[in-house]
Amino acid sequence: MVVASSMMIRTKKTKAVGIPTIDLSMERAELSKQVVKACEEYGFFKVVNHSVGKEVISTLEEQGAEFFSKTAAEKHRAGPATPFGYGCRNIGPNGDMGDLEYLLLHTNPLTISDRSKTISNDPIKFSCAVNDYIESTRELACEILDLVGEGLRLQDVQSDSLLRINHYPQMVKPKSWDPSLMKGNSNSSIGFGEHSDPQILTILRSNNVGGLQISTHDGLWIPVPPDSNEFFVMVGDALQVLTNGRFTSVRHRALTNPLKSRMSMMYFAAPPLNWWITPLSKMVTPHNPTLYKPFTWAQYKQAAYSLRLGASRLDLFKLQQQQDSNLVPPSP
Ligand SMILES: C=C1C[C@]23C[C@@]1(O)CC[C@H]2[C@@]12CC[C@H](O)[C@@](C)(C(=O)O1)[C@H]2[C@@H]3C(=O)O
Ligand SMILES: O=C(O)CCC(=O)C(=O)O
Ligand SMILES: [Fe+2]
Repeated sequence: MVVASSMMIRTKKTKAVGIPTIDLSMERAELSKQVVKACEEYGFFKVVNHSVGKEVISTLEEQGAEFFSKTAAEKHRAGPATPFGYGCRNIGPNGDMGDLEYLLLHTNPLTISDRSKTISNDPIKFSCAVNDYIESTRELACEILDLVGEGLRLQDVQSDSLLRINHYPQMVKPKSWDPSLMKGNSNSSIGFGEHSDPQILTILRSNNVGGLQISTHDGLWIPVPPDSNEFFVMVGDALQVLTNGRFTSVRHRALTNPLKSRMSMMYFAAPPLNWWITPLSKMVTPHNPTLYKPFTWAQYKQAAYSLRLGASRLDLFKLQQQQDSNLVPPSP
């Protein structure tokens, strides 16, 4: 623990660890085993040999860069992000701040075409770039969910999936001081503070500038080496519940880079609002009783938006753990 001003700040150290990398072209049974293992051990992995086209990626990257290069007044026409649109430094409605700007979009094509009018001088080009990227990353998310278990396939139209494009301008001097940044990253500031994503899965890609870090179960930060050609997959809170805690959502954060600006794109795969989020029946046994109260995705979102970014919001939905194994009901 380090004392800064009058505030106690808990620090986590950084650790260099190999990120699990999964080759999607391998034989299916082995592939499925490796995906489940990575979800269990880290809640995070990189995929290579995916089927997302290079042009789909580069077109959205160009559209993003074009938008972020506009003047502040032009960009603010697409805001404020309450919750969708352009946001600058503020993250969510509860006072969280970071050294970044972003576009947060619902993936419904109608809302995208509407939003694009305030984002781009060529709204059709922008919405096509966004829709193509969403379609490809949704397919990738579905492929991964098929590998971890049946019954998780996301529906197209009613889903509450989101797309976010974050831009972290290069930051020479730290604006927010955090002792855990001092080691090896003394010039970085917090772009996006520590949190887990509430959704089922996140499919993340960035340009070749580092900054993303994931937290291990023993509380160390692992810097993720950037790879603009590949995607990173993160387990979200909803998948933690669906697997009855077998997978744990990964806590992560993004630091700014003192020399280069970073752009990242996240597809957050979420179910429709009225879906019940409850452990899949095959994840619940007399010895592994259900850990969570049932809730709908809408209820979970409402809870998430009422809390700060770094909150452990799943705690609100945890059932009291049964301490005594005699309390486990006999199998039918
Ligand atoms: C502070 C907040 C921002 C957030 C909504 C929240 O109240 C808590 C969850 C945050 C998060 C993290 C992952 C995604 O970036 C995001 C879009 C989401 O679904 O949950 C953000 C929310 C946001 O920025 O609006
Ligand atoms: O920009 C990044 O690399 C991570 C951002 C993030 O975690 C988020 O938007 O939820
Ligand atoms: Fe995140």
